[in-house]
Amino acid sequence: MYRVLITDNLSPAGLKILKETPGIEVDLRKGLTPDEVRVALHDADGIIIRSETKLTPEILKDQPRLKAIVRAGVGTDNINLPAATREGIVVMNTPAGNTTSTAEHTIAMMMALSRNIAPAASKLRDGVWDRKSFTGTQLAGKTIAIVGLGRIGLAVARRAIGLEMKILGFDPFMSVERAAEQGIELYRDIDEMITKCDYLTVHTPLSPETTNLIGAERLAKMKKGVRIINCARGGIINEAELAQAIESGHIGGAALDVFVKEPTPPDNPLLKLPQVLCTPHLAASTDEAQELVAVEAAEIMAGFLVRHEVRHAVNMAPISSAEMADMRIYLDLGLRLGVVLSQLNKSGVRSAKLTFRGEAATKKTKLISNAFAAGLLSSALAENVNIVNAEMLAHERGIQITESLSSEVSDFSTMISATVYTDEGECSVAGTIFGRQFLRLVRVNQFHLDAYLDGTLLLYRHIDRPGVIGTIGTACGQHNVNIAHMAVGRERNEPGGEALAILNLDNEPSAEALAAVQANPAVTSVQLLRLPKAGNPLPWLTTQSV
Ligand SMILES: NC(=O)c1ccc[n+]([C@@H]2O[C@H](COP(=O)([O-])OP(=O)(O)OC[C@H]3O[C@@H](n4cnc5c(N)ncnc54)[C@H](O)[C@@H]3O)[C@@H](O)[C@H]2O)c1
Ligand SMILES: O=C(O)[C@H](O)COP(=O)(O)O
Repeated sequence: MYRVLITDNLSPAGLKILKETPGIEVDLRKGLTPDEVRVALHDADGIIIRSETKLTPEILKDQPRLKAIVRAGVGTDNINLPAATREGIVVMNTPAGNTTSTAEHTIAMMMALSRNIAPAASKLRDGVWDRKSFTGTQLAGKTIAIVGLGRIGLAVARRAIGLEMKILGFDPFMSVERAAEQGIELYRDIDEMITKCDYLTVHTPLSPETTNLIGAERLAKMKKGVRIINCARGGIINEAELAQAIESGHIGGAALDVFVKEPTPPDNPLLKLPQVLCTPHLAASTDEAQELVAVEAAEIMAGFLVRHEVRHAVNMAPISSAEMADMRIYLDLGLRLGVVLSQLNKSGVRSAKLTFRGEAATKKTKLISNAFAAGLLSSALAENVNIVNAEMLAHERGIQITESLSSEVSDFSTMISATVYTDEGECSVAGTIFGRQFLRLVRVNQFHLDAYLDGTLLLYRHIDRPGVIGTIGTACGQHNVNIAHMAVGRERNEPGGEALAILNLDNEPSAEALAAVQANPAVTSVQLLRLPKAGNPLPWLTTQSV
């Protein structure tokens, strides 16, 4: 059974999907302290969270069972992504489920701010009929500047156009043409744009680039009386500097749904200012949005655990269940070639090069390279390595992995060749797939052969002369080692030269059996390789070590 821990509020529709998925059990535990989350994760294969649970490096460290984090929502800034990646944990989110609700909340905040809805309602509730203090501002004809033209930014733009506002936009990843199609005047310089607006709203993720994006300097550049809206993340707008700009009278007011620290402490000066309207991170809190994100989060988690698909991953390439079914065998091949090279090379690997030929070149080669890297590092590192963290771990060790693709078909219709460059030289192997399911090792350095790529492999180099194969077979038999398959590759395919033999063995040979093989005068070297058995459960995706 896969166990899924849920530590934040999740709509019942999502819980139902998980509970009804065979093979999954749900562990619903809300209100845990960070340390309780850490302990609860020891028994979890996946965790679903919203914005309240913070997954820090300390919580994510040493969680060998945890494979996936799903954020039921957009922002993943409450998850330490480098730490999750390093631990080999896939992080996925539900990018679109709460777009409409968040855009609507942004518009609601802008309207409420402009018409003093909150203070007027509050005064009336206190029995005061005050029509003079709350004269508002009309939106039609005003200019709104939108920072971040992603899903929510564009949804806000569409709604603001309906309100007869003029729309300016800033987003380094948006083209002028696409912005113009949406009725947005795109600026390449945020500092120029902010001098031209009556309202400014931010819709970027919180990142090192967007932290304090709007601070004292930019606030000072804006027109007097500008109103600011933040329904994205606390910290994009500097809270203290915003409070000062409002107090000074330069900024007309602000509507804030998000805060640097949540729950924001009651002494946050912004809460005290009458020109500021605050909600407690409510933009996505509608029945509709919560049902959408919960259903999608549950489906993503179930799809990952049960069907091994990766949807909306933020720390690896996505892969659908159909692609996974198609790619499994290639990931397996990449991983096994990496394991072979890691065991053949005991000295430091500096770099590796993969060449994909024929059908292999048409696959998601980056994922196959990551599987290769996982195999290459598997015997060297104590930590679990998989396709999520292999690239990062290889990079940290200074190992550069490069790829080249060739649609040309050589000896095989599909083939992956891999070469590692070590302190002592280089070593190459190549593998192929027969009948879409059988993996074969078809080259080791200069030797072309055809060996099974699973289980125990006994490699020995020898002088190619009559009788060697027979005596090695006899030595194995005398030591109760069963040979399942044998392959021999000869240099230049001529008799009398150097040859490499690979025996696929049904059982692990004893030290005596290996000594008996080595004792043959024609044998120059003997090496044992241990590969995962054929059909092992996805070691490239789970955190199981090879
Ligand atoms: N208050 C809430 O409840 C709530 C709900 C949903 C999302 N959010 C927040 O809103 C953010 C945006 O959500 P989305 O679904 O639109 O995400 P998105 O990924 O679709 O869009 C983000 C946009 O920001 C742009 N961007 C990134 N860095 C930028 C920068 N330095 N300057 C300008 N633009 C930049 C990107 O190019 C992208 O177009 C999320 O990251 C999340 O933090 C908050
Ligand atoms: O990033 C998001 O999706 C929003 O901030 C929503 O957060 P929530 O799931 O805690 O409402």
